[in-house]
Amino acid sequence: MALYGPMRGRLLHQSSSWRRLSCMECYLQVMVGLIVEASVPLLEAWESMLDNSGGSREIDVDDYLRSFSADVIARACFGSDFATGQEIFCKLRQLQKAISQQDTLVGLSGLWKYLPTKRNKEIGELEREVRLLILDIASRGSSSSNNNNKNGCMHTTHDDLLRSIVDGAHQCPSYPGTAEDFIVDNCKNIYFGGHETTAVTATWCLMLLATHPAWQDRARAEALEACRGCTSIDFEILRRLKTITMVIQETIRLYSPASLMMREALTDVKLGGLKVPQGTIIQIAIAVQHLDRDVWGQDAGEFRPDRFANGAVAACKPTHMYMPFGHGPRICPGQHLAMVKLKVVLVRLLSKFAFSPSPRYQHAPLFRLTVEPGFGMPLVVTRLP
Ligand code: HEM
Repeated sequence: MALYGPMRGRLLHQSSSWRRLSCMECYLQVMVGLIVEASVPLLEAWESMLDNSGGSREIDVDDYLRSFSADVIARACFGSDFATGQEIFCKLRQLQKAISQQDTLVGLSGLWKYLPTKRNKEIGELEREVRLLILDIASRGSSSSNNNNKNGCMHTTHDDLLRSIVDGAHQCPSYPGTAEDFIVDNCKNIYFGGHETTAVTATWCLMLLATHPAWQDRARAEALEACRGCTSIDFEILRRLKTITMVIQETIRLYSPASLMMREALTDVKLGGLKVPQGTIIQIAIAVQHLDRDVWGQDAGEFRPDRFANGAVAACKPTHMYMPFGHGPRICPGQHLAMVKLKVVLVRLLSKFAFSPSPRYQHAPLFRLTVEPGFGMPLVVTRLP
């Protein structure tokens, strides 16, 4: 399965369709509208639940944030609404769970995954179903709407990534698989890269704000101030959100959704004093770097967003030890979209609701390809006056 592997995901850097979106600001501006739109069902669902419970109740926020995140990615990348993409997301989620429960020997021996164990059969079946669904959407997905904006920059609202993938499948001769493999692998990468990562980050953000009320108040004050007098959220408003940006940066330091980064040694190399033979897969433990006291200080394990007051570069030494989005030429191509998505959802939620911890919450971060709360994230949500 493709997931941030050394050979995968080149598409977003290479394809001409992605370059067409290189007017990043225009693209993100379009995305802001789309994300705001996708947040409406989330807000309406919580408002109606609170209406029926006197304005305050416990909500499993992680489930709702996952749906919201899937909706954004489905709209942005697959040109369909969540209902159409729902089946793919649901099966990919099952696949993610099945893979994370796989025997650890799978990681040690390439052959283990071919044994006909119950788990391997389940994974094989899910892989097949997901493949058929993705190829079906890909064969239908050409209904994008193109607009020329006031800067003369063409951006598209739907299907861009899907069309990039389909175009890229025929322009990537070095890919070690068929054109269909290329499409399926890259769609999976987008799903895990674009959906789970931001959903768990938003979830951890709310948990940290619920347990640090002073930061919640500061973040809310900023959200309300930034949006005062505005009828809608735009990219310029998001750019000004300093406190909320620091909260997100600190959250992805403490709970890095992508906790491992992988590289393959293409030739024999020396890393420091260590000889690394060609073909070795190197795993870089981002989550461990992010909690290293030698890098961050004795309070490395604490939630202290103001360590990012002067930006991510000044927050630690050596500076490259902060790498939530990876590093180098394969750095996450969705990082700006992720930040926009997180800022929009935090502004929307903090402007309407207050969050406090639930007695039902059990703190158990669990590595399931991303780092997610092992027993969900119940929070007490209260409607603001
Ligand atoms: C908080 C949110 C996110 C985090 C923490 C995150 C983190 C990462 C990391 C660590 C990598 C590996 C980079 C490397 O190897 O140097 C990566 C790759 C990738 N991400 Fe993200 N990501 C996020 C959101 C997104 C979004 C929203 C998308 C797209 C919609 C996305 C798409 C991808 C893709 C396609 C790759 C593979 C790039 C390649 O191999 O060339 N990610 N991400």
